Amino acid sequence: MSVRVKICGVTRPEDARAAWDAGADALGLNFYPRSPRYVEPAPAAALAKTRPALGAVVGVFVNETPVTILARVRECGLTAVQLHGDEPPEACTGYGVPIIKALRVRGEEDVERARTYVGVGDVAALLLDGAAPGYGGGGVTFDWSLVARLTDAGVSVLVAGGLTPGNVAEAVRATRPYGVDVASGVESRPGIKDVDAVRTFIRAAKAL
Ligand SMILES: O=C(O)c1ccccc1NCC(=O)[C@H](O)[C@H](O)COP(=O)(O)O
Repeated sequence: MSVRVKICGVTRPEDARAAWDAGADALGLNFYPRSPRYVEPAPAAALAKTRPALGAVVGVFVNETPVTILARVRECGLTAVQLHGDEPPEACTGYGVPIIKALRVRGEEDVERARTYVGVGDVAALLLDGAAPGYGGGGVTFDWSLVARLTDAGVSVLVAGGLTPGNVAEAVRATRPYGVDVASGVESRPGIKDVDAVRTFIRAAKAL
């Protein structure tokens, strides 16, 4: 099976439709108010409605309250939740949908920390991101050779951080992940997707 692709930080219906048409498996809607990709709940619900039968709509949260996360899941029809902040393992449950726990990777110790989330609560996959300043969407890669420590153990890993149409094929070759995720690498400016870049990215990711 080819690698799954999540296009993250979509803010416009036309970008959502273009991503699905290009073969995206999931879209990420960002509910972190400090992100340039932040979407309010009502437009997020409209974006989620573009979802095809087998597509996933993932809500991205950073250190958000459970009450707000649950509200967004219900009002926006989210099919998964991505916890992209400092949430501990015990916070990774309770939303009635699978959870993707994101962790920034600087070195081996972060991969070991990632292991503490495996099999916990509703964690269905880990997203490994680069360690840019801030919480995500920073366009910074990490040492992909570290991913094998998790995938060899059967963990579903989404590789993220600094992926572009130009390097995603190499990332997939190097890590054999469950999926890949991109935000800034397919944008003309933050929150605005470059449709040609989205298409090229998905084609390159799924070519192997
Ligand atoms: O994209 C953001 O602005 C963002 C802000 C805060 C937390 C998470 C955020 N994005 C989540 C993602 O899944 C990104 O796709 C991931 O960090 C990779 O981003 P990029 O390096 O720009 O492809």
